[in-house]
Amino acid sequence: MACAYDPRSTGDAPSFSIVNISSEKGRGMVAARSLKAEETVLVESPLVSSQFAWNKSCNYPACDHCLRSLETVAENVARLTKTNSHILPFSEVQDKFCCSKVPCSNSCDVLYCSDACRQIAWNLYHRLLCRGDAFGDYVHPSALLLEAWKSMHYPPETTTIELLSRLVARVRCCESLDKGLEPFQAMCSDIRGEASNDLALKLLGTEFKDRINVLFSLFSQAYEGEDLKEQIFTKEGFTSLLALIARNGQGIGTSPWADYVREVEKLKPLEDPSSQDSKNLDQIIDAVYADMSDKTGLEFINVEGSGLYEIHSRINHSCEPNAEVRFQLGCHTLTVVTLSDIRQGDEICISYLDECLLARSRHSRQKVMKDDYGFVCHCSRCIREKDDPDVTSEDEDEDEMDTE
Ligand SMILES: C[S@@+](CC[C@H](N)C(=O)[O-])C[C@H]1O[C@@H](n2cnc3c(N)ncnc32)[C@H](O)[C@@H]1O
Repeated sequence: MACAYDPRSTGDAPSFSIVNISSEKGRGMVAARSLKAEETVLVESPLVSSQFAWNKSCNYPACDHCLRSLETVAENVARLTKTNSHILPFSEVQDKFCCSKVPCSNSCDVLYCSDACRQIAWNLYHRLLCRGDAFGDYVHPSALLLEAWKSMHYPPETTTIELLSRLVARVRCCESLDKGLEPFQAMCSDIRGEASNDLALKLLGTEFKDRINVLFSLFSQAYEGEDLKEQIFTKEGFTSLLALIARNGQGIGTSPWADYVREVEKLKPLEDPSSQDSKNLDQIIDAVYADMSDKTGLEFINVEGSGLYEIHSRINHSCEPNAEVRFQLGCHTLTVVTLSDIRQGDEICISYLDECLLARSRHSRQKVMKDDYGFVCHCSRCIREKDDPDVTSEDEDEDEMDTE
């Protein structure tokens, strides 16, 4: 149930369409009308999403469906700074980020942030995955699969086998298997045969060469059935899905603390930003971040997971992106927001690379795209810079060291 942003409901003209861009890039997203900077182009819920396994077992409490944090802002700050000493102002802003803890009605151990999430999860996949009050049974094949996955994939986590468990359950819960399989097959139509094995190893690491067999065996024991024997429960079918979650899985991060900071920062200009209250607020925020950095590490402050998004998976990469993905609703709902004005008919691109890599030379960026993403980048910037001298990343590293 991908809920694409439907501009008809707001009265706006559609903001994008998916069209063939070029033989090198395949399909992509183009602006269906002129767009202003900071415009929301797409709001989409994932086909499947899941919290990362270690993130969950390290007690980052989250809604089992939408990954909204189940902590209050104060609880979140206390856990990550390991102290109750930070007194946060604006309690009314903190209250905005409080949510319920709704248990699964079949008595398993999962919690949701609302009755709506409980019901959606139940109808879409959880009714086939729920183990009821046998959740503590660690010899259950699905529990063995998850433990095996955790022993192979330590933090920083990039994907989770749970996405595949939910994918299979979601397909089976659909009115017909063909309809259920359709979006996933469309997403991995280009990852078949040897290519799927190569891609999975490239993305997950060559150490997964033997591990894929172990995971396939445990996955089959947990979920195999005659119905999906050919499409999913063959080594090739399983490997292409593994490559799919590694390649197309979009990272998701939620944090009541970050949401609170964003909201209180917006209040500042209403008051005088140079006032003592505003300065105090900055000091409180800085002190909390410093403490989180010391006690937990800033890279581990979020509830983290990943999801597969149908429309978002059609957006191509550019080394000069004109849009970006944001999780600004505190849950797994993704938004794509423009970074600059975009003319009607222009391609809307996001960056698959982080800021640091984007700052590198064409040669280095092309190498990362080829090695880590498996394609040659044909974005406007790479085309413009095609005559630039080749500078390897080692040269760039040396340059950086020379200037230190
Ligand atoms: C997430 S998909 C994007 C949608 C895809 N173009 C399609 O037709 O479905 C990523 C794939 O698109 C292609 N792609 C994305 N950005 C590209 C770029 N800048 N240059 C060349 N190919 C690109 C690559 O084949 C890549 O593996």
